[in-house]
Amino acid sequence: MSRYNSILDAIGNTPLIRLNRASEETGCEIYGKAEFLNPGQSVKDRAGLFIIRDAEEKGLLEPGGIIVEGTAGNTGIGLSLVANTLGYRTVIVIPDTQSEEKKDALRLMGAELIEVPAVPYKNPNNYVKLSGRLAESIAKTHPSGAIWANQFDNVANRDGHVVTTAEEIWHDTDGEVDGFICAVGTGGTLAGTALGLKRHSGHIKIGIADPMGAALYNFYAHGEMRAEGSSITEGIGQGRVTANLEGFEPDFAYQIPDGEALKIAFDLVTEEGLCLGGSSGINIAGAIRLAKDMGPGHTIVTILCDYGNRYQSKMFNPAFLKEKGLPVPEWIGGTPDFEVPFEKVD
Ligand SMILES: Cc1ncc(COP(=O)(O)O)c(C=O)c1O
Ligand SMILES: CC(=O)OC[C@H](N)C(=O)O
Repeated sequence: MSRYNSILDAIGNTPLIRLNRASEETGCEIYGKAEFLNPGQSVKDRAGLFIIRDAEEKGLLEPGGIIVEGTAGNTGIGLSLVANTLGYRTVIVIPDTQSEEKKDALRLMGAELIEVPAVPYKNPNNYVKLSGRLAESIAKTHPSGAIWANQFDNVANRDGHVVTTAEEIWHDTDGEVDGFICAVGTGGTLAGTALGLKRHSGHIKIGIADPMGAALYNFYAHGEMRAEGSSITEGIGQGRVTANLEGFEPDFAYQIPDGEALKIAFDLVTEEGLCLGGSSGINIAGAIRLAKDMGPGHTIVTILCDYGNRYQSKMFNPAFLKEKGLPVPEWIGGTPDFEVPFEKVD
């Protein structure tokens, strides 16, 4: 389709891009679904669209109504662009640890941004819980009402991936996909895509690529909800079975250290022209591990969640990386090996 009725028609139908080095290294065909090409520049535009459409269908949203959400940023960006298009407003609660680039994108969209200290989920002031209470209190006073998007436990998020992401992958691989893997924030992308693909073929293997600091690797691999270590990645890392993950069981579980993911993300820039965020690095590292476990000749798909420029001040900042003891890409901040021929002008 090349003529859209609104920006909403530009959400989804993203291409699969062959990840050449990952494919050659494993003898598999590894593809990344280019979710950074969505209009809000992340996979979370899909959740934004499906959550808002679902609320409309249930009669929960009035014109001018307010959508409140707790988010690491990308879901807020997706919700804001959908809300603006359909005549709603957004109030976004975000942990202050998230990148300034994502906060700026939210401000540019006109979202009302409430930055809160990052505290664990069990704390009542955790950004997710606070956003739920905020939605309730705004709903009582605002004339057009308010809803809580509740991406973690609202399965409209997962359902969107069942009917779009999974169908697109099945179609674009001509039904030849053997494996799918990605990380979990809410679990909407992983559980929804897995559900949709397994409906086409029960032979498709599903993997979870978990960052350090998250508890799902230990849960699925060892039956124990336990986190260890930490990660600089954003938008992923879960410590509970959200409603979107209910009934989901991966065939393979991997725990990916940041160093492994960052090396892949940095090489992708110079070798394949792809500048992606940290969660995409975790996903590709997971796809490589899945490919090695499944053996050569398989087609494996993962998610390229968002652009690296959303994290320029962090994962592409040598000072930040050094402080965290992480590898620094050679091509950042290097000195040129040639002279620049300025002419002297008086
Ligand atoms: C960069 C990034 N990667 C991955 C995810 C995880 O997606 P999901 O919430 O569907 O698990 C998110 C969530 O917004 C994200 O922002
Ligand atoms: C940290 C996390 O799970 O974030 C959820 C979602 N990825 C977002 O950007 O809001």
